[in-house]
Amino acid sequence: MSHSDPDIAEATRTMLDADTASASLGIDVVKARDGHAVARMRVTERMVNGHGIAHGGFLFLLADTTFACACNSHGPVTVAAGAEISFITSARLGDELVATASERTRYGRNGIYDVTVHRETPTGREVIAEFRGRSRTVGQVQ
Ligand SMILES: CC(C)(COP(=O)(O)OP(=O)(O)OC[C@H]1O[C@@H](n2cnc3c(N)ncnc32)[C@H](O)[C@@H]1OP(=O)(O)O)[C@@H](O)C(=O)NCCC(=O)NCCSC(=O)Cc1ccccc1
Repeated sequence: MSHSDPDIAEATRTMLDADTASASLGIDVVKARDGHAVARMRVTERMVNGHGIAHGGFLFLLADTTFACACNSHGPVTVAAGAEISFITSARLGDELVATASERTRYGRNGIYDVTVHRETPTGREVIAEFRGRSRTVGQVQ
């Protein structure tokens, strides 16, 4: 259901309300405005692979969703044209992950966004993954 939230741009809210993929993983978007976004996800049992660590595909999805929220916060429909990820250290069952997306640049219909996934530890932030996404706006540009 759609609801007004000053921290989440309307276009991003509309996209998220229809995003069953992200919702099914319990991804919680807490901020998405002006090309930046923050989302959280807890590593659950079904995200754990055969080595007892979080499957990289789920970490990618968290970063990808946060990227989507950032690049769609401007309004026009924007999709991912490409992305890459570096898995820095393993995430584990029960970890509360936070993804932070920052817009690096936009040129024409293209954009570049960096996303850092981290968890909080008693000694500070620990980086889990670094993601870079390339966006392409396919909706009408104002
Ligand atoms: C769009 C482009 C990247 C470039 O295509 P080019 O042809 O070089 O450039 P051009 O700018 O002319 O684009 C025209 C083309 O754009 C398409 N289109 C138009 N309207 C819409 C629409 N409303 N919705 C969707 N597509 C639309 C249509 O095909 C049209 O071609 P047509 O005119 O029909 O012949 C293409 O390669 C593509 O769709 N790749 C797959 C993208 C993909 O699946 N990504 C992964 C999923 S995203 C994700 O999971 C997370 C995420 C979400 C959001 C953000 C970040 C992360």
